[in-house]
Amino acid sequence: METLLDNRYRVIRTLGSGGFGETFLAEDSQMPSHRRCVVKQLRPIQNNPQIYQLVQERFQREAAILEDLGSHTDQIPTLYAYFQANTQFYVVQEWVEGDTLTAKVQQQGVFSESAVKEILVNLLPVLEYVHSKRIIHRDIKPDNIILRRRDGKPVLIDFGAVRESMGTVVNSQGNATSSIVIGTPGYMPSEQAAGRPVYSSDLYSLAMTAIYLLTGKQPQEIETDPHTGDIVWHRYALSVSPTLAGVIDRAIAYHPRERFATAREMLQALQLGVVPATVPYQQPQSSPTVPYQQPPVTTPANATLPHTVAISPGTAPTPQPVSHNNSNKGVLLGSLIAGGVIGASVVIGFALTRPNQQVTQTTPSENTVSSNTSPSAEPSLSPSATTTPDTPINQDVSQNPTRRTSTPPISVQPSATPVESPPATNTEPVTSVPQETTTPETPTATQPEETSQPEVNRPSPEAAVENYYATINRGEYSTAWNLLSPSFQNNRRLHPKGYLSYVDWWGGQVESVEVEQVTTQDANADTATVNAKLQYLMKNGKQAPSTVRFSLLWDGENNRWVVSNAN
Ligand SMILES: Nc1ncnc2c1ncn2[C@@H]1O[C@H](COP(=O)(O)OP(=O)(O)OP(=O)(O)O)[C@@H](O)[C@H]1O
Repeated sequence: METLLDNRYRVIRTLGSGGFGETFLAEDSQMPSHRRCVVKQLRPIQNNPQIYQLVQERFQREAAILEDLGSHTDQIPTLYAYFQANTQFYVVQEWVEGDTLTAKVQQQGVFSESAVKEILVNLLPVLEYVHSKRIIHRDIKPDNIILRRRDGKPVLIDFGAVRESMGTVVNSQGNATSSIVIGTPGYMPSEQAAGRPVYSSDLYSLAMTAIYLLTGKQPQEIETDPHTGDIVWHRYALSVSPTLAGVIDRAIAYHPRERFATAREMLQALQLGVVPATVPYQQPQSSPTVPYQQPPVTTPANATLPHTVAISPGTAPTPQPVSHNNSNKGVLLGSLIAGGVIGASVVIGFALTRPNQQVTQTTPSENTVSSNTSPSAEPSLSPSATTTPDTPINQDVSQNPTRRTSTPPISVQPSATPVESPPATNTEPVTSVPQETTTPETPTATQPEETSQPEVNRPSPEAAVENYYATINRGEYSTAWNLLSPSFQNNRRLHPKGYLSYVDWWGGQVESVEVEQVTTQDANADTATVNAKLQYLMKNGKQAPSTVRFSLLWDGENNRWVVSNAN
């Protein structure tokens, strides 16, 4: 049966579907040419009349931004229209005929260095323009870049902001805010997962995309160095020049301050062939890496592709002085998961509130239960140590390194939260426009990580591990998760479903963990190895002893240790 949307757009076929709705290829019956277009349907995560108006306003604002962007460069689809129908929202966009980068790799294998360079050189000016409008794309990945058939130019689709507007809720101060953050695990850097994307988050994602093009490997398939946390990708692209490798390495640096500050800087480095100084190019080889058991992939199947997730704005480096209630995340999550798995596409949603409720601060303990299946992670393999980035580890835990017992659990319910990042400490929306001020191109103003903190009261590695378990025992899974290094989070052997696996394990299976002994095996300014003797009390009443060796990395920005590996 023919579907006519808005009495105008005749659906030809469904292009994709996810947690927020479906995307259709359609033709515009009211244009003489019946031109083709893409109609993207978006459903608010809460279908509640009280917030409908807010969602609507935000949607309109974001649509206006899309209109502006699309009208200034032909490498972003033109926005033709937007409309609402039956409490759902739609954007109508130019249909970009071509293949996504993912499809290209699947069809043709990996790209040559010159082809990758050309894509970067063509996209970076687009990003420069987007950033000059104070917008962060937030979901750059091979799936969201289409190589246009007519001229081979890369076109950037799927800006996160409109989808994010669907997560609008009301915070404790009565302000509209978004309860979700958009991004794709593996392609998004840690600050974005924590709800604080900065302009260079897009550069990180673009560089991860370049790695995929060069290696054919998704981020989850690439090992990380357990000492440094570096993504060890060079070995899969041995012929790549030091210049391109250096540019990519700089763009994927863990801290935004170590990356290129702007797209222009990255472009210039590429064009001038100058290997950036701050992140030296490392010859491919041989340092021990986090083992990752995954079949070698040359052309990954669709089912293995990382998907966009909607996550809660995470615990951000700077705390927001807002207190919140909790909510029915799990219910929403469950429904989103149930509704989100369609074909190869999984969109995981995470909402923080009911409309009248306030956004949660950091306690996911009231989450309703998610699905069940314990992750493949063993107790000893799912650890991570830490606190929120803004909470020095030694605030909660004494520095006394050994023989400490973690705080007993606080009626933790397993949560269904899908997310990489924690239920918001911060209720600031991560809108497409990082700031309301008018000064363009002030990335530092929006980059919380740029402000370094003095290393006062540097926590010990032991305290970090203890505090990690104390955090878990308090049910603050998202906080604990957020203290794993991104590469560890992305270790699909341990966390096949990302944060969801993590929470399934800790919230669903484990009652509490007693830390019997913690010993630092070796430590320097940047890394530490800590052995922890643990006693697990499982929800089924069983007890299980375990010994875990942690690899920690010092995160000077946030005065904390992060866990880069555990086994
Ligand atoms: N403007 C466009 N022109 C051509 N194809 C598009 C356009 N926008 C989206 N598509 C394609 O439509 C399909 C579905 O897009 P959609 O944005 O719903 O992404 P998805 O992959 O289903 O979900 P997500 O990116 O949220 O995980 C994708 O293959 C995408 O490449």
